[in-house]
Amino acid sequence: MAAPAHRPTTHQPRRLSEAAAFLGVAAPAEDPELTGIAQDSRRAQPGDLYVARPGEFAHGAQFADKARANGAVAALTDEAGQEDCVRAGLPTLVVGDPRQLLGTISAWVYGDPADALTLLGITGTNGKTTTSYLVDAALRAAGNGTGLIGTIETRIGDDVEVSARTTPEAPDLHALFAVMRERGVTAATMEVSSHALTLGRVDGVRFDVAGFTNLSQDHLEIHGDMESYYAAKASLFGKDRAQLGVVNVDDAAGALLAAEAEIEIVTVSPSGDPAANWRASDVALEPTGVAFDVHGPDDTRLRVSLGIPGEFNVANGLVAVAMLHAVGIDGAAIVRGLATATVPGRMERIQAGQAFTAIVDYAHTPDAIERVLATVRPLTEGRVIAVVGCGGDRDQSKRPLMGAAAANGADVAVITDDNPRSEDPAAIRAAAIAGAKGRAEVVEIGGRREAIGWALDTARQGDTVVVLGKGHELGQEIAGIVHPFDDRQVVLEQLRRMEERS
Ligand SMILES: CC(=O)N[C@H]1[C@@H](OP(=O)(O)OP(=O)(O)OC[C@H]2O[C@@H](n3ccc(=O)[nH]c3=O)[C@H](O)[C@@H]2O)O[C@H](CO)[C@@H](O)[C@@H]1O[C@H](C)C(=O)N[C@@H](C)C(=O)N[C@H](CCC(=O)O)C(=O)O
Ligand SMILES: Nc1ncnc2c1ncn2[C@@H]1O[C@H](COP(=O)(O)OP(=O)(O)OP(=O)(O)O)[C@@H](O)[C@H]1O
Ligand SMILES: N[C@H](CCC[C@H](N)C(=O)O)C(=O)O
Ligand SMILES: [Mg+2]
Repeated sequence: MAAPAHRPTTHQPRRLSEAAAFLGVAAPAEDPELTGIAQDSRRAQPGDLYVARPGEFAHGAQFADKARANGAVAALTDEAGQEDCVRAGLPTLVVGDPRQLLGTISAWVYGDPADALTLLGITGTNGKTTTSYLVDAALRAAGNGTGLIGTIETRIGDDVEVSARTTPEAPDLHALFAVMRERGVTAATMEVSSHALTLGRVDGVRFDVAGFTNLSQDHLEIHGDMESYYAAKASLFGKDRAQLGVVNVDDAAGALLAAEAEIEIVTVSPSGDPAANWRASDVALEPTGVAFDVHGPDDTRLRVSLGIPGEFNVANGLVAVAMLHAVGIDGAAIVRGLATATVPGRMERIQAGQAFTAIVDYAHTPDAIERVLATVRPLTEGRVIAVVGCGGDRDQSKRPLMGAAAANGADVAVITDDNPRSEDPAAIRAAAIAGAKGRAEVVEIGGRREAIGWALDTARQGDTVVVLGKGHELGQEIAGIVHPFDDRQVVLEQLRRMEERS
């Protein structure tokens, strides 16, 4: 269950009549004071304006009575929702498309709190969470009170809670900014998912700097094709969305974006393309991390060390460095911050005295699986054993590609379940196995615990077991129920059992 919605306490409340004037619509006779805003009845709080909008499954107006019971004092809806909101006893404003106004009105209710923060946003298929942790660590090293919003957790200064989404809906987002503002946060870093860009979750936000890591196949269930997926990501680099962009031009979509974006773009090249503004060189890949030289504008030269292995993390690190430089963080703080950053469930080694390496990672796209396996291969004397599953109710066309990436990169590919959600797990596995043609022996084991157990039992001295796809996740969603499940814990327990047996 998501944590209760944040609400600032020191902002100037608004009146419903002011909201009507702001939106240019008729004001009802009743004119309550508005202290907050919600688009989900379950998260509504006393004094809220409830925005009742149509969605994929329902119209929010169906829940207007629940929003009122939770304390909402007024509604903003469309014509279709008007009757239900009025019947629920809420003075109601009617607009053409409430979803489209959600960001603007949320920012307005809290007095544009994002304006008080230095805001850094990161998009891309893979690497958003990792890059955001690197950026946040360096902002803190430079003495900032920071906020962090993303897949794993939401942080306001030292307060941390588990996130429900990568990018929250606009009312929650602006409330978070407002709480950050009143708690003295000066810089906030956030992941901007393609869902968020498509669904207007960051409307009303203008980033000081936006970063782009890469684009590869994912989420075609919402975007339809790669062109639309690219367009969603690229929209973060529009004039009203960001002041400056930092783009990885080693990535083909990044190169396109750098060429066509309407805002100023700073380019980064992890492979060291001399034409890029920021370049990496002298990369040292270690089992526990990666180090590289950074060459930037004005003869900037830094030696950066990350405690997260993987050549792909050079790209994340370089994007982070250029974003930090863009908001005025000095090189020493950048180096200090990046050296201390850790990201839960990303290339995380699990150790219980075993004679082989065990790693939990969040790779859940074909590209990420390929890169992670390419990272562990040269660090492994023996076999690479990969445990992989594909999520249900998500892009179906990535499943055979994930199977192929596992079969090409590993010696043994154990195809298992990863959040089947509403789908038949066996059918999902079959789709992955259909593509799993390559060097690896392919083994199908449905239950994830059994699959992990088998992989660890099979491993011998010098092998590496990589358990992919869930990283930091704490549950396995099967048929609408989230069962507690933590890959890191499951691996550790199994390793300890093996230790006891030996
Ligand atoms: C595409 C999407 O994000 N859909 C989310 C959305 O659905 P929806 O807008 O169509 O809403 P709906 O369920 O039809 O309901 C309509 C309206 O009624 C409201 N409502 C609904 C039920 C209720 O009891 N009370 C209530 O007020 C809803 O808040 C909404 O305003 O609102 C639903 C409930 O409010 C969410 O469960 C649902 O999340 C989906 C399932 C989800 O999980 N989205 C994921 C994929 C997502 O957003 N992921 C991205 C990217 C991840 C990545 O980085 O790869 C993310 O940013 O996290
Ligand atoms: N720059 C990168 N290029 C390719 N793969 C990467 C990169 N960075 C990380 N990965 C892989 O992708 C996985 C997810 O990384 P991370 O959580 O940082 O990405 P994300 O974009 O936040 O993902 P999500 O959209 O699911 O939140 C990592 O565990 C790793 O396997
Ligand atoms: N943000 C991604 C995470 C996927 C993680 C994987 N465990 C899965 O369930 O597919 C999504 O919601 O599609
Ligand atoms: Mg993420």
